Amino acid sequence: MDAARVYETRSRRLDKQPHPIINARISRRKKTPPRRKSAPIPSRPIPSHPSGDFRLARRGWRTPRMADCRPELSDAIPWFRAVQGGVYHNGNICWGFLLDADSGIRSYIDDEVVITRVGGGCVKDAEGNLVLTKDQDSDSTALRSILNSMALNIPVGMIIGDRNTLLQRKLPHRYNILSFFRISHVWYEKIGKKTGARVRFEKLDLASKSWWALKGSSPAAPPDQRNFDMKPETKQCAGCLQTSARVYDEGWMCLHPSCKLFWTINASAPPETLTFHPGFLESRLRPDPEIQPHFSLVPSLLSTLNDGDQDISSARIAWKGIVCPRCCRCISRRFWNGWKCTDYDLQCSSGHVQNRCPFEKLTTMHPVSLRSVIDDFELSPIKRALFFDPKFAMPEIDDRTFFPYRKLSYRIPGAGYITHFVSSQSINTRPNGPNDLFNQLQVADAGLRRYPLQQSVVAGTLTAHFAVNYGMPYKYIVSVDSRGFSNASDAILRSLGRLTWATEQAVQGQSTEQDPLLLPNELLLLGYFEDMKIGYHDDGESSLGPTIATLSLGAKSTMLVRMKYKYYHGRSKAKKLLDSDPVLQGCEFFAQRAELKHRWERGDIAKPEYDRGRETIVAKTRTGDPPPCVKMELHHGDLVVMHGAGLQRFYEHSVIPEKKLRFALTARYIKPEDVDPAELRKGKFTLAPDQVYDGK
Ligand SMILES: O=C(O)CCC(=O)C(=O)O
Repeated sequence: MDAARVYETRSRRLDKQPHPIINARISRRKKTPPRRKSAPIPSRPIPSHPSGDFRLARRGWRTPRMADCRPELSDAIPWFRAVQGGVYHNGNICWGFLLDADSGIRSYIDDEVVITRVGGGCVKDAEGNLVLTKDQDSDSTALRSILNSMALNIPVGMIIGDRNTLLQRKLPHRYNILSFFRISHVWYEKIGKKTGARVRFEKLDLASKSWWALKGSSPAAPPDQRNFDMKPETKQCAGCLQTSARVYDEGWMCLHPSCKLFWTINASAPPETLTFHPGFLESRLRPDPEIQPHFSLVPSLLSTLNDGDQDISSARIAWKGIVCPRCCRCISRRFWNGWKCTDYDLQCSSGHVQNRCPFEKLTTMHPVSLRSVIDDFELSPIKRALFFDPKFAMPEIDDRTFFPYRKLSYRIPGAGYITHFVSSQSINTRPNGPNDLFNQLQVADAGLRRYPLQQSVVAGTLTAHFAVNYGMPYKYIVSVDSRGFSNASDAILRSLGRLTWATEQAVQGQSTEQDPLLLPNELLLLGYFEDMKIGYHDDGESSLGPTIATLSLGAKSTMLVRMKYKYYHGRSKAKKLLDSDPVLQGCEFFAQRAELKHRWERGDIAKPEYDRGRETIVAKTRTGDPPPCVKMELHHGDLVVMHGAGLQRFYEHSVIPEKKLRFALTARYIKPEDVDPAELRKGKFTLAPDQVYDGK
């Protein structure tokens, strides 16, 4: 595709009109604005702002839909699912565009037109401005998607962030939805020493006044009173014979980077300050009833979710974001049983956000059957875990000791042990066993919710699972409020009984002074809807004991364990050697690293030589993620115990469930000396005799 395609039109001089908002590097025409010739249209009354933001209403802006956090925006707006970058594209089509912070030099916005750079190929300079470091061309997927949307006449949704200064006034929210736009032109310019792509958008709906138009500005001219024959001037280049539109008033330029006359006016470099040519700004594409947005600007997802619909209560659609019908804010699904606009307490890139809108949509959680989350329920062999993929560690199998459990043991050298108690039909179907626990957890209001990740690339990103902590407070990848065991349901306490049993059985015979047997005083319940998961992480906080036991309920999942990057490769991602390399079996270049370490420990070589040797070995390293070394299929009723502090220090694990609903109950020992004395009582519990588990 011709990336520098600029619409070709008849050359025609137009009445010059002012360019209301224009980047500081572009000069503004000084003439007085002529009034439009069309008959004045009365402004629509300004509705009061439902969120109570009367500043917005006073300014004459009609309500924009908005978000405070980027993840919430992309969660709720289907045409802008991107959590990073300014262009949302999917299937080679650009669907959404964000104008934020720096839209580049020679950018422009008015009530109907936006001219901006296309992202990509930029790095931030010391002032935080994006500087183009490589030439842009249509090889970039973002640019290609924009060209495709232009060629296919696909309207693009536009959002403006409050860091964008083009409008030269304070925007009401961090992210504000503008409207749908058509792409009229894409071309190239010289930006510094590089070639950058630029794009001109034109509002699709020309009939109504834009909410971001200046207060007191004229209403939009009705389409039937506009002159759509007025086109930007175009010219054929004498050098390359390709045509380009006249973008700037200072003179026509060839806008094809392959041409020797590219970005020159009469063969000379253009002046530094350029002014958009009025014909380029004021021409409008002829409205075409066939060009319609492919999405609702603001989807009404809630109207499609029927409370009585059992199939969707834990389906992927049920944890998409919605737009609050009251205050128009994008809200992620943070609660197990629905969406709440209030209780909004997020740390976003824009700072700490609180919201007091009382809207909430709580759904009835219809319990789903095991049949609907386990495909091979009653169809798979009664004895499970029969085959093991030789790519991963092979377990030791014991069918006797804990019958009817099958016990699989993995020894992870230098780190610890993983014990997998594979459940069976007879265990699962016992009264108060896994089948009953699965049903009870679905109906109980256990307090599950999604929390913001403490360390995430994009501030405000929520975990892809629901969580609630019981007993001693525990901060894993997020900070979760803890509920005392005295407030725990029977299902939670029975699960704790099972996990205590599994901890005892797995650790017996393996406990050491360094990794002693310590019974759990904390339980973290995780709930997974369809497509939720927990990515690689460790449970290696210093306040934790060495054992972590998990009970799986519901859908099958895959648990992977891998060595952490720095121990696998022998150096950090920043290429810094480890201060002390444990040289774990299975790490990259194990034999060479072990031999070198042995020579140093024996005193054959001094530390500098050891480090030089290590540098030479790890220089050959590949930078990819370490491969998983243990792969376990966790079925309904299974228990997994990880024992050994080294397992959390040197390794990390992830769990990816398969179907629509799964619970994981993980119990740990939290060192009481590390807990706030006021919280210690939360970890106290006494199990009733029938909540104590005996392995049957
Ligand atoms: O869902 C699971 O089985 C894993 C839970 C887990 O990794 C954790 O609680 O740290």
